Amino acid sequence: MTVQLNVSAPFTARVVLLDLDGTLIDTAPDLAGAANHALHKLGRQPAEMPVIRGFIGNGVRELMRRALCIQQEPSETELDAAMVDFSQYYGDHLLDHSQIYPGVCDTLKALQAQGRELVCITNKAKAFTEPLLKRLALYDFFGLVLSGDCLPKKKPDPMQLLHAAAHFHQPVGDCLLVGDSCNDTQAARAAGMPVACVTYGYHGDEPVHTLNPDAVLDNMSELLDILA
Ligand SMILES: O=C(O)COP(=O)(O)O
Ligand SMILES: [Mg+2]
Repeated sequence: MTVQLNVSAPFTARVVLLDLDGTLIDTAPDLAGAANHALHKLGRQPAEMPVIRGFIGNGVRELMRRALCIQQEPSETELDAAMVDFSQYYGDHLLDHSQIYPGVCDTLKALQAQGRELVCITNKAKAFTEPLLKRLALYDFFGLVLSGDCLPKKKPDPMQLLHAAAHFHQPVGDCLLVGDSCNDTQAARAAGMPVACVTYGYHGDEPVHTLNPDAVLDNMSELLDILA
């Protein structure tokens, strides 16, 4: 177990906010499949899965834009067309290869049993978030699910985090965000909320420690060790 702390644990974390892609679920293979389908329809070359993995975190439209940019920056019309193909394919192939990360289900059960409120905070579009969580039997753990298109701003803006804290009438200091990328750490810092990062997620080539989170988790189950 390697839990590293910048601030003193334990965290009160009456509300635990969990990022989706790269934190709860390894969605990269199916996101890459959908992006490559859209690239193919536009006559573009496919991209390797690890390359597309690096594009995840700012929503599916930004992922598709970055995938198109490998060859040539798309016009908004081209990107719109690619998003139609991407969305249709991804909606039909959400769970071909995507998997819940080890330790997630048991940890969510334990957090719920401790009486904590659970929130899913993702930049993924609602049209994909809800079926994904429902089909993996994760949806009912969450008292609130805030997708990237639910509010006017998404991560790295703090709006989703502040909304969740207010929803449960808790100060931000009594919440904890668990994420995997700089969007999560930046949103948490802007909200004044503590943040833990998982080492296994999508944060590019740099180790997650470089994001300077308050705690680092190799497995979601380690979250239980740092909560009061
Ligand atoms: O980029 C996305 O679609 C979602 O990313 P997130 O769940 O890590 O916020
Ligand atoms: Mg993520």
